Amino acid sequence: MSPDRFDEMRQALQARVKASRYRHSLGVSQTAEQLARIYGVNQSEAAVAGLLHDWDKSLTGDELKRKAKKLKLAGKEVREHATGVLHSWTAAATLRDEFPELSDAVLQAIGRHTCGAVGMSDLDMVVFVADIIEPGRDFPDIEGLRAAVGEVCLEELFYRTYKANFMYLLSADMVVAPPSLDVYNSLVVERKERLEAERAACDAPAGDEASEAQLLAVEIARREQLAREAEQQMALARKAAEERERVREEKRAKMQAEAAEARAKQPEKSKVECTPNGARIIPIQ
Ligand SMILES: Nc1ncnc2c1ncn2[C@@H]1O[C@H](COP(=O)(O)OP(=O)(O)O)[C@@H](O)[C@H]1O
Repeated sequence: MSPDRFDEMRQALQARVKASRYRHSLGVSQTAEQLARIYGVNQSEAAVAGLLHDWDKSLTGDELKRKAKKLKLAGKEVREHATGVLHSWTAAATLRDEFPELSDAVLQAIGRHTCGAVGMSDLDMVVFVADIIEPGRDFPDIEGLRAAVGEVCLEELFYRTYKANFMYLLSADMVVAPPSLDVYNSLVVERKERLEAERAACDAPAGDEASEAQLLAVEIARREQLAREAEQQMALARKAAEERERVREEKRAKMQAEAAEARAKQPEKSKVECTPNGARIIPIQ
């Protein structure tokens, strides 16, 4: 989109909504453009969707209810009790009457900036987040969300932003538009699956690393087996040496016993006797 055309849209918005809404819209447009740059989304579409997202905020509650009813965009319950979300749907359904060149993607992002939807596009998420964290907004958790920009993936940033908006609705005792309940639940499930997949990707060795790890494991097992076999052989050798020593000991003991027995059996007469002068006396047989 040309800068001139963007400027025409900006002026049309300025003429349509009150000053504070116009400032908010400029903030959302700039923030959406920044987020789009960071997360690789079409910046021009993000800027336009951000600029025009609150186009129908100029209508009163009754006008919005009538418009939504006429366009069959919302049931009675939402029209009556969650009137705040209607402007996103009515704008998405009619903005092409004003600006025919708006793409389906831009209109969808505008239509989803309050309740979101199951299966948000990147542009949808960028515009949703920008609406909540643009510089003019202030609420307790906002700095945490702003600090997460670029630090976490777009899905996670959107999840945290959606949750913050959800908690705001609960804390303010507001009716939660029914489509948001399905959106919230699907976001929780998607996030759980995403975190599990990320953990699994971190734990599992990839490609070459995997085969290298397998080879290493096989080599370790082979060496452990060799060590076990060597240990068994050493144990057998120790046992054989002990056995040999035992047999030797037995033999020694037997020989000593035999020698002792032989000595004991030697007759007195066979003993050599000596006379006092040293002459040998040979006993008579
Ligand atoms: N899921 C929802 N259910 C009911 N109300 C919602 C929901 N989401 C947003 N709203 C309310 O609808 C209004 C429109 O939101 P938004 O366009 O961001 O307006 P604003 O810029 O004035 O906050 C807000 O008051 C918001 O609290």
